[in-house]
Amino acid sequence: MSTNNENQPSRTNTPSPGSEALRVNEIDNENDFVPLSDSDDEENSSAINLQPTASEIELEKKEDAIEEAEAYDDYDGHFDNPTESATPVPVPILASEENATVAAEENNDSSNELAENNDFIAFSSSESEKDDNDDETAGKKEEVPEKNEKEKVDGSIMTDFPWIVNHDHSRQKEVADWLTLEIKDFVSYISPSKNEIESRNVTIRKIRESVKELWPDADLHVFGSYATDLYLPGSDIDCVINSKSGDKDNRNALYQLANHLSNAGLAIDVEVISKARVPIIKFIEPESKIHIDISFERTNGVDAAKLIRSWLDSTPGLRELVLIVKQFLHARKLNNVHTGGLGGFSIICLVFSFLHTHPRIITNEILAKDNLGVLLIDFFELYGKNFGYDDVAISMLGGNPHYLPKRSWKALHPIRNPFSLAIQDPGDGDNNISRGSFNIRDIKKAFAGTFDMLTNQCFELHEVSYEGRYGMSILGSVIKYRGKQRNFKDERKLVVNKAIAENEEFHNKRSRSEMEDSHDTTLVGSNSGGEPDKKKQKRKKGQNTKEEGRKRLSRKEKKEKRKAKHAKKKAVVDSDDGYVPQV
Ligand SMILES: Nc1ncnc2c1ncn2[C@@H]1O[C@H](COP(=O)(O)OP(=O)(O)OP(=O)(O)O)[C@@H](O)[C@H]1O
Ligand SMILES: [Mg+2]
Repeated sequence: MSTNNENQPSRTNTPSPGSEALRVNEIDNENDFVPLSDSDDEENSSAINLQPTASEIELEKKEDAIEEAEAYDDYDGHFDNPTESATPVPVPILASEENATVAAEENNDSSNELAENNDFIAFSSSESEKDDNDDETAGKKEEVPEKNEKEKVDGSIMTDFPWIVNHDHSRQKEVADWLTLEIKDFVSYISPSKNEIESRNVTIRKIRESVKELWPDADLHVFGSYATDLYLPGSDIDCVINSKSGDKDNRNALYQLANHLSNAGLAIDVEVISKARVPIIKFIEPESKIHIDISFERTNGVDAAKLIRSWLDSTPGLRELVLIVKQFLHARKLNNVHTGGLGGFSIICLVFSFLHTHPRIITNEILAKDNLGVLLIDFFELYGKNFGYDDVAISMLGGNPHYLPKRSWKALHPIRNPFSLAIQDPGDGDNNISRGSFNIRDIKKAFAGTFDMLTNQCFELHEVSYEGRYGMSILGSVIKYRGKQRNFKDERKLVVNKAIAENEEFHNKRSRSEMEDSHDTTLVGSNSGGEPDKKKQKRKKGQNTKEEGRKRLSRKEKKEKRKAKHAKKKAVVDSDDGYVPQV
């Protein structure tokens, strides 16, 4: 990946799209797109001089039309922090230097196998091992059989499954419970520390201040996984800039901001993606090394963040399963939308829909939190074996998941590839969230293979003695963690995630403002958070339907608010978050 520091102009330069001051990776359309590096697989993107010419600008209209036709999805999956590298962690027992070397080598192999989706290898536990081990005492090196000893110290455990270190659950009677506990350990292992949250907060604050310095009428909001608490350690931060003038999503503005942030020392490896359906700039904030995406003049992301948080509140097990599936797909390089993978938003919808249609959950036969192992296996079975990708879409409309025959979802037509995942956006009935995930065959294959492997393992491990299981990881055969060594402290309660707090505040303000507007029958509308009027007139064809959907929602919301206000006079009280409860 190129670094642009040396090419940065002095801070006094006035940035403009035509200036040579800023060297950015300019990515104009789908074919040109070069993703930022993944920690495992760094791709080089060449920095080019920013020299848009008059003819280029003239061409923009034609290119816009092409982009609309291609419906290019500019959202992508998360990127790992490239500075993180696998760090060996101590193993509770049996570690030796020699084995650590083997570990490092085999660690690489396992990574490749995962990426190639050839990792479905069952544990080699067997009945004969059980017989050999029956009388042994767990934890004593000299008493562990040779074969087992190698398995335990072969490095995979040391480096790839750090969540089992000092957290051995192999003595659970039910193997599924063992898996549940491992899932919980994994989630607390990768959950953010106080420092990580603070670092994200500081990063956002610095960028926001800088944005306001450039554009006093603008504000920056966070959405995506940081605003929903569904981020992995290396996840990017998705931001959006909304302004009163509503004009910050043009090419000039994008370059102006890229230049400004770069000059302020807040952005390196800047990419400007100006001609896509959703124009964005991408960069790395150099101090925290966090990847940042900034989009412009939209509110659907911040709306989705609030909705997703309400799903998390109402859906036990959602966070755990989403994080596992995210890590699962990430390890196989199947999480990047630009290469046909499944993005974070699609993953959330799949898991949410799965949990809300699971027969044993909706009948209260089982509690999700206590049965994460079974549910993970069921998830892999559903989307790996049983789901009818050809005919069935998942509708999340209004946040209420249900199946929908693809043939009856008009906006999906014409269907170019029948074997595709289709998920209807909760906030926009015309938007298929997963339309970019063209590699659904590999994703399905990975899910199906993992289902087979996990069920085999559960049967096999059930027969193995406790001593024979000691130090093993079931989840480790499904996902690996290859980032920096972490501790098990989920410190989300110790420090405020400001993205969440600000998102709440944003919605409260908008809600209050809409309440005030409901007096005004002209409904000119407050632009504090919504689409600016000026933009409404400028919307491209492909975005009109989306906007109209939003407007429809907004009118409905306003009607509900008016009803609510009327009812409030009859002593109905506002809810804590400023939303007026529906009556
Ligand atoms: N295809 C899409 N259509 C509409 N909105 C989308 C789409 N993809 C993403 N978004 C919006 O962008 C947000 C962030 O999406 P993304 O796929 O980056 O998920 P994420 O939860 O941030 O996961 P990750 O941590 O992997 O980045 C979503 O919550 C949603 O609001
Ligand atoms: Mg994201």
